[in-house]
Amino acid sequence: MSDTPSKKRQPLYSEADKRNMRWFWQGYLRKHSGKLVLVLVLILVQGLVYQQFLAMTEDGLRVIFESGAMRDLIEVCVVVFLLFAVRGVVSFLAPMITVKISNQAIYEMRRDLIGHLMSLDLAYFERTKSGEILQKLVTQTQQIGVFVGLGVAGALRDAVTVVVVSGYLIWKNPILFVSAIVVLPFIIMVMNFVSDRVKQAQGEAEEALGGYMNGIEETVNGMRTVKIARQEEVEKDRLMRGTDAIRRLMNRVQVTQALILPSIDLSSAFVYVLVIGGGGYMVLSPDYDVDGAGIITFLLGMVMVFDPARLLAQFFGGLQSNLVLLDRVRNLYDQESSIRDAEGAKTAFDTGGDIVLKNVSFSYSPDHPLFEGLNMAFEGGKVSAIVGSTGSGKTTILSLLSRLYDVKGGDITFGGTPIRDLQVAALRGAFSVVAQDIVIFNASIWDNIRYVNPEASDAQVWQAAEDAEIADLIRARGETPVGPKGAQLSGGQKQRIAIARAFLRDAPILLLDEATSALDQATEERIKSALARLTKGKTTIVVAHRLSSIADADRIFVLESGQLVEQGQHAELLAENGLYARLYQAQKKGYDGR
Ligand SMILES: Nc1ncnc2c1ncn2[C@@H]1O[C@H](COP(=O)(O)OP(=O)(O)OP(=O)(O)O)[C@@H](O)[C@H]1O
Repeated sequence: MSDTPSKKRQPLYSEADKRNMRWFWQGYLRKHSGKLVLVLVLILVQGLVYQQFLAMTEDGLRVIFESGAMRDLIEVCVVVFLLFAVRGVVSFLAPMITVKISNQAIYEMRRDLIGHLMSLDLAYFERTKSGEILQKLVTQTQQIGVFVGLGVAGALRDAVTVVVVSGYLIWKNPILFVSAIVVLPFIIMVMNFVSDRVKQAQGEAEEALGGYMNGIEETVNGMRTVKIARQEEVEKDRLMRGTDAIRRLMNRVQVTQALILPSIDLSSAFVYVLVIGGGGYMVLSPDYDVDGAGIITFLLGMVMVFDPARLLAQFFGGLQSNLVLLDRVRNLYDQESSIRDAEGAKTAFDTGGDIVLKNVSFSYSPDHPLFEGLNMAFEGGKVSAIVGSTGSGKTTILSLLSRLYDVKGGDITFGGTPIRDLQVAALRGAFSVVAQDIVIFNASIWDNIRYVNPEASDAQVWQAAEDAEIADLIRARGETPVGPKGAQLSGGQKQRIAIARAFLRDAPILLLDEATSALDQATEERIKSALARLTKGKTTIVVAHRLSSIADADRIFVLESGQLVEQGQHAELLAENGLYARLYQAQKKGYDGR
C-alpha cells in the first residue's frame, strides 16, 4: 500500500499489513507482554463467567421444570449475580490496562515519528503537504491508539466469549452446533467484500482529509491575501469541496462497515430457527437424550455467541480501516534522509578557513539544472557578497553551504575539508543565518531571540537585542506573544529579531540573505555599524539586492542564471563596466530619481 490509493483489489491481510502489524507489535506492544498476559487472563475469566452462567441457568431451569427446592433456585440466583459482579470488575480492569498500554504506545510512536521527521531533508518538507504530516502525527496515530486500547481489548473479550461458549455448546450438543455453523462461509464472504471496499475507501478518505487540512492551513496562513483579493467565497468553496469529498468517502467506509451487522443478524436468525426447529425435534424424538432445559440453554448460548460475534465483526470492519491508517503512519519511515553524517565524520574543522565551491553542479529537479561547474571561493574572515538578478541562485548557494541540500556534482570545502566529511550538526553549528524567510514563533520577542541559544544569559540576550535595535520593542511588549508566525509584527521588526538571533549566536560563519532589506534607511544605518562589529574576523557571506549595502565587501560575486559572470571589488567591477556596473547604475538612477 502507498499514500496513493490504488484501484486494485485489496487483500484481506497484505504483506504490508503483516509487516506493519509486526512493526507495531515489536516496537510498541511486546514490551508490555506481562501486562497483556494479565489482560488475557482477565478476559478468560470473563469468558468463563458466561460458560458458568449457562451451566447455572440450565441447573436453574431444571429446578423450575422439575419443581425442585426453592433453596436450590436461590443458590443459582446468588451465584449468577456473583458471576456477573466478577465480570463487571474484570470489564473495568481489562480496558484500564489496555488503554494505558495503547496510550503509552501512541506516545512512543509519536516520539519516534517526530524524531524521524526531524531527521528528514528539507526537500521532503518541500514536496509533502503539511496536512499529510499533521494527519500522521495527530489523527491517524490517535485513531490507532483508541482502536488498540479499546477495540482490541473488546475484541479479545468477544473472541474468548465466542470460543468458550461455543466450546461449551459443542460439548453439550455437537450435532446442533455443527449444523448451526453452516452460515460461516456466508459471513466470511461478506467480510471479504467489506475488507476490500473499506480499505479502498479509507485510503481515499485519508487522502482527501490530508488535502482538506492542507487547504485550511493555506487559507488561514494566506488570509491577508485572501481578504485583499476578496477570495473568501472561492476559498470557502474550495474547503467545502474538500469536506464534501470526505463526507462521501466516509459514508462509503461506514455504510460498507454497516453491512456487517445485518449479515450477522441474518445468519443468526437462520441459526435460531435451526436451533428451535432442530432442537425441538431432538426433544420430541425418543432417539436423542435432550430435554427442554438443554435446548433453551443452547439457544441462550447461541444468543451469547452471536452477540460478541456481531461486535467481533464490527471490530473486523474497524481493523481494515486501522490497517490503512497504520500503513500511512508507518510509511513515514520509507522516507530516508540523504543528508547524513558519513562514517568517521569530523566534529571540528577550520571554521575560519576559506570556503570553496569546486565545479559544483546542482538542480532542484533533474530537468532544470541550476548550477553546472560553478567555482567560487569565499575568503576566510572576510566579507563576500553575492549579487545578481532574482532567481539566479544566490539563496541556493547559502543552502548548499549549510548542507540543506547536497551538491549533485563537484565539492564544497571548508578550510580544505570536504563538506561531506563534516558532521552535519558541527557544520550547521558554525553558522549564524539571517534568512529571507524568517521563522518567528508565537512567543515573546525575548523567547524568539533566545531560541537560537537557549544557554545564553539574560545580559547576552539584552545585548543582542540592543545591537539589533529591538530592545525598545521588547520593553514595550513584555511577555506578549507575537502571534502565529509573528503576525503581530512588521516585516522590519521580524528582520530585527533575526538579526538579534545572529548576534546572540555569534557563530564563526555568518550568512546574511537580504538581512536588512525590510529596514528603513535610518535603522539600517544604525544596525550596519553593529553588524560591522559582528562580522569582524568572521567569514561573512551577504546576499543583497541593494548594491549600495555591499559596496564595501571584500569580494563581490555576480551571478546570472546560475553562472558566475563577474567577481571582484566594487571599484573593479564598476571599472569592468559589465553586469554589476549596469545593475549599480540602474539602482543609482532609481534612487536618485533620474
Ligand atoms: N525549494 C526549491 N525547489 C525547487 N526549485 C527551487 C527551490 N528554491 C528555489 N528554486 C528555484 O531555483 C532557482 C534559484 O532560486 P534562488 O532562491 O537560489 O534564487 P535567488 O537568486 O536567491 O533569488 P531571489 O533574489 O529572488 O531571492 C529559482 O529558479 C527558483 O525557482
